[in-house]
Amino acid sequence: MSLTPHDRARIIQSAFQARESAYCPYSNFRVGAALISASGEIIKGANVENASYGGTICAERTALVKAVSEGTKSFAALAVTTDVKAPISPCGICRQFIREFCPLDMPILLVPADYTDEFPDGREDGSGKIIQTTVEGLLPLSFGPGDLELPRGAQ
Ligand SMILES: O=c1ccn([C@H]2C[C@H](O)[C@@H](CO)O2)c(=O)[nH]1
Ligand SMILES: [Zn+2]
Repeated sequence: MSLTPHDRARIIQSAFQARESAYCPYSNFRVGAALISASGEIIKGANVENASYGGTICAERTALVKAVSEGTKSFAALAVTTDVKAPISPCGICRQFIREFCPLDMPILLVPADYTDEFPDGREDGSGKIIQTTVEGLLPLSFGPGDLELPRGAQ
């Protein structure tokens, strides 16, 4: 799958906007995620923590649950950012959650906090550089919905 430079810029900006709404009084670790649907709609998500820590929902899953529960189930790309000057990668639970809904070759952009669209490929010193990967790249040899399709009569 490919991403136009325009949509790439849109999801990166949207991930930074999504980060503004992070509710993270316990970790103070803000995360913003932005999906673009197959029809070009942007869906944002932020991490939402809970006093019962295990109830926390990551930014990536917030975005996916928002989209899917509103009827959007086809996606073209995901961008994730934090306040850290290194590209941060989705946790294991989110990888499996992404795998449920997104094509294996869908682009995923891990955007460092110091990214600027003035230098879309990073600065000369290597800072601000996005890591671009895919669903398959983050979760190789994955288990997915298709694996539950048992052959006729196998039950
Ligand atoms: O992929 C990740 C990893 C962590 N977090 C959130 C969960 C928690 O609020 C905070 C620290 O783990 O970051 C995300 O939103 N996405
Ligand atoms: Zn996660």
